[in-house]
Amino acid sequence: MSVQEPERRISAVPELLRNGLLVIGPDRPRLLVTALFAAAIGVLETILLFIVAAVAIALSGDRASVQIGPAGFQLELPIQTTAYLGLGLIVLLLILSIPFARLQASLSARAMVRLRGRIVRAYLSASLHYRETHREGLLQQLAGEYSHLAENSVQQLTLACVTLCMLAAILLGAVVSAPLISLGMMVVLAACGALLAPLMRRMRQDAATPTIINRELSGRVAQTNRISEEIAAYRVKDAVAAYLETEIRGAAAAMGKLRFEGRLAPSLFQYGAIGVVLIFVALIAGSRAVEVGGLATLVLLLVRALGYVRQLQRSVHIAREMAPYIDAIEVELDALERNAWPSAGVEIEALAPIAFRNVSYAYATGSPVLRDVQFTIDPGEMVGVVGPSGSGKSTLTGLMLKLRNPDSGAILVGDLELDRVSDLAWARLTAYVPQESRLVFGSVADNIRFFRDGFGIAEVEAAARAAHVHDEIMRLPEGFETRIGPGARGLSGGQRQRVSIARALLARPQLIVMDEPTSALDQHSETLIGQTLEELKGQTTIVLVAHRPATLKICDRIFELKHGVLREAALPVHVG
Ligand SMILES: Nc1ncnc2c1ncn2[C@@H]1O[C@H](COP(=O)(O)OP(=O)(O)OP(=O)(O)O)[C@@H](O)[C@H]1O
Repeated sequence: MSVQEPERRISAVPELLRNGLLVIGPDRPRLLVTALFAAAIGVLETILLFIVAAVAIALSGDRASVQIGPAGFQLELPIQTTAYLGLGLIVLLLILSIPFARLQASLSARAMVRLRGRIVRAYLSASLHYRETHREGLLQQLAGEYSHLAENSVQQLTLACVTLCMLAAILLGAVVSAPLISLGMMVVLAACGALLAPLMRRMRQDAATPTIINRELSGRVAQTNRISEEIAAYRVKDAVAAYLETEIRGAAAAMGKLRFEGRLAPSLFQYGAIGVVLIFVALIAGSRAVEVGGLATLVLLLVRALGYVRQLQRSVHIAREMAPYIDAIEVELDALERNAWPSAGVEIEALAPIAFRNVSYAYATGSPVLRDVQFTIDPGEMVGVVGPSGSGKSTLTGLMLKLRNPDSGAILVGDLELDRVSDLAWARLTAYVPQESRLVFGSVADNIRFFRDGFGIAEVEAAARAAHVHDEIMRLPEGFETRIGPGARGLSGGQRQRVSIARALLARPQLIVMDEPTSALDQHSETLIGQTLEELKGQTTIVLVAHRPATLKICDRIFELKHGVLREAALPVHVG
């Protein structure tokens, strides 16, 4: 299943507003302050335009003084004083524009921090079972690309609010300067806008297409990244590139169409509107119904207002493109939060016998992977788990680590159901060595600590010694501070596995679950891991999924899984 596909529907303006407000969340009062700030700047800008028009008229009429203000309230000022007044206003506008820009930028930045934080937490808190139902790359998509686009939609909403307030101030100025004519012009301009309605409707219909195609594309790119080694080994790069290029071309075609329409509509509106203003000017100037000064100011204000209308159109257009992403974030976040894995529970300090009582588990309803599994492991025991591929061994370890809950039956720790034990308490008592250990980008010490605070370098080194990898780490250029992981220095498979064992041993767990720790390792690493197991035997409870008889021979007991059914095998075990 991929990220929820939003329906391809046209987002109306109120819906876009709702989307933006949703992402802005608790910062709505900040948005209001920004809008009020914009209105104040709009008023100052309108006054500046009044001044510019008045100075221009005075200069063209060769007069030493200018008349500013609407008819009936005009002020007569010397031309120089007026120019300095205008300059003063410009300085004020420049000074105000700094906090104003900061306020606008902070809205989208804060929204992005909140949204990304919420996505990451929701993803990491969701049950493994829920996360497995998604295509890979879900977190990258939501916290990376989608959040970036959501931030853009907040920017557009902020810009639209700001533009609307400034537009309102300018239009108010126009109405004040020549009420009847400006209202008449506005009505005709609105009618011109209505003529463009069919093109706008078409743009709305096309707006969702590129975003949906892009979403598909990024999922496929994530997959290509993961399988890049296999692509190189199978020499299928041309086929994979061709497969991706088909998607890329589809996205580009849809985007190109949308961009074309997006550029055309505002230009048509802009030139049409200026044409309408000029027709008005020609008609009115002939009839001398209004004095030239008022008309010039009005034209200046309306042309400026047209710039704002164009900006508004752009913002709505971009917000519309972003809408499917915000829909998807909303749907996914909701689902992730509904599927949160409960972390609260009973605190326990020490491991007690672990008992599986008729435990069954299925990934898909009707095809159980584990059936009525029963066993008890006492503290300090070392138990091997064998079975053919796909028999349910990893599923069993997942249940033991409390990464999944049984569909039926119960897992007990002493008398307590594991389900009721606090997640953190269980994590403190247990550790996991996966089949394929993964490094994070950071120092060797960071990799052993693995995001857990409170462990000094002495403890890290002790864990590395216990995992028999200490000396090899010391031979690295910067010892425990050497950077390793994706994008940095690599380690051999055997070293990686032993760093992973050091990671598991660091917090001195009472139960260690190892999923085939020696499969596909060289003899040297296998021997060293064997030594670690010998040293842990009797002190730590160990569940060891393994194939090799050499690894299994130190186990106290062996469980054999076949088609989801578990039975205890006699020692020595023969693994087929
Ligand atoms: N996330 C999943 N979603 C659906 N089915 C799954 C999932 N993980 C495992 N399975 C299925 O459950 C069955 C048991 O898988 P599991 O990984 O537990 O087997 P295993 O014994 O550990 O195999 P292997 O030795 O190959 O690692 C398999 O049929 C597998 O296809």
